[in-house]
Amino acid sequence: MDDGKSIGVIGMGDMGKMYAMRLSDAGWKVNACDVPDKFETLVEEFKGRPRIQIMQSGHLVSRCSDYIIYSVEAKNIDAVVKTFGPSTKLGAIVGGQTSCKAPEIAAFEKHLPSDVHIVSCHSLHGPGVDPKGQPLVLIKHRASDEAFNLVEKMLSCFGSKHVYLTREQHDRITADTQAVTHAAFLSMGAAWKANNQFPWEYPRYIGGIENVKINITLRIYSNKWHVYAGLAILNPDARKQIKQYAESVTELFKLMLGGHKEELRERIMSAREAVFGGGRLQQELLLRDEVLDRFSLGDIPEKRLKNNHLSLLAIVDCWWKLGIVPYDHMICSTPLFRMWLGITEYLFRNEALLEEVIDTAINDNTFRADDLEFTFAARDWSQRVSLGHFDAYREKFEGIQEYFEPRFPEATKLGNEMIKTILEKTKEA
Ligand SMILES: NC(=O)C1=CN([C@@H]2O[C@H](COP(=O)(O)OP(=O)(O)OC[C@H]3O[C@@H](n4cnc5c(N)ncnc54)[C@H](OP(=O)(O)O)[C@@H]3O)[C@@H](O)[C@H]2O)C=CC1
Ligand SMILES: O=C(O)C(=O)Cc1ccc(O)cc1
Repeated sequence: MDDGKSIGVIGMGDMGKMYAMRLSDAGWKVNACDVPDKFETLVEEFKGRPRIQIMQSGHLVSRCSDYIIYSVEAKNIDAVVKTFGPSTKLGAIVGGQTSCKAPEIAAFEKHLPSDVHIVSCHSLHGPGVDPKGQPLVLIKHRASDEAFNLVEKMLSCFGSKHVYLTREQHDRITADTQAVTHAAFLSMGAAWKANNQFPWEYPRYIGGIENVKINITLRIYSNKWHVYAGLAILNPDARKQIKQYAESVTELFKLMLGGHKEELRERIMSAREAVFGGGRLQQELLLRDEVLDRFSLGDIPEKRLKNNHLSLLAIVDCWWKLGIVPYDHMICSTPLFRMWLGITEYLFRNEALLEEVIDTAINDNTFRADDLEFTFAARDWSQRVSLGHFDAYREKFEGIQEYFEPRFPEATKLGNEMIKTILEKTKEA
């Protein structure tokens, strides 16, 4: 197709395989590789797909492909580009799929020959989500119009919404949308494990907003640790957001513990005005009860149990403190971010529910143990990210992953249905 142009994929993990399959289905010739150990298995796996040629190494992929996409762990990007970059075909185009662009583009600038064009991309969704209609960021960093147009043409088969950004804009926006969203759900999982709970076994965590919290938490923990570690640790903006989230959690929890109801209300209402004010309170809600209740891992209790939703109060507080208006980032949002914003908005735009939450926060101490662990967890994640320590991140992530593992198949199935349904509802947002 297209004058015999071909696409190279270095890193045939979840995203690399998804790209290779969709691009080859659209008629493109794909040259792909992973680490040498996986050569035989990949050859076997792709033997029914003549348009995908599995190669022994990134050198072979680089020397014969016209657009080469690095789809490897973000933390390895410099080393991998250093190894294969010099083998890039003369005048070819190179890009990457990593979730944080500053280190990726720095690696390209450092290790690629100067005749090579640089056009990077980032699909803002996981490998199991249909790319159609989802944002696809394109970064024309160092490229002729002709080179950029070829990349756009190649990637157009995803049917994604193209969003044109610089690397700086990309990293700033994804810190706001992804990193702090993940921090909240990672902390929920850590708190449930610390309290030795499987939340779907407790009526308090079933139905409505709780379903979304559980499904997304399990979805994140069923993915690979390096994806979340990379986008949090390598992005300096992300550290700042995650730190503010942990501070918001801590300060709100202290107000709850001290019984400072008026101060708590005032703070919540100021944050609400900053994030949801200015006409946004009149717009249609992203999510509704009937959608939220459909996706439960446990039996829905007859009467919904109260929760003070510390995790949700803290995200709005965090957005307010950082001057973030999440709606400004919808063009660049992931499915998880839209759901996170959906449940947050659901709470903050329902005054009766918000009053109930404030009342529960002050007067109902059955949540103290959960909230204490949640506060510890948010601070601990923030510290691990600030230290920039990949091993410390991995150790915590994988411990929690192991705890929830038995429920992943069911949660993934339900989570996929939930995402599909909720995305249909939030598509126009
Ligand atoms: N998963 C997601 O939801 C999304 C991920 N991304 C980003 O895409 C990138 C890939 O993620 P994902 O596919 O999920 O991760 P995977 O771990 O599934 O894939 C990465 C693959 O690259 C391989 N690899 C590492 N070094 C080399 C090398 N020198 N040569 C060839 N292959 C190599 C890895 O092998 P090994 O395991 O042996 O190291 C692994 O198979 C990451 O940067 C991630 O941040 C972007 C959007 C969504
Ligand atoms: O939607 C999310 O936030 C995910 O967890 C999936 C994901 C992970 C990494 C990315 O760079 C983009 C999407």
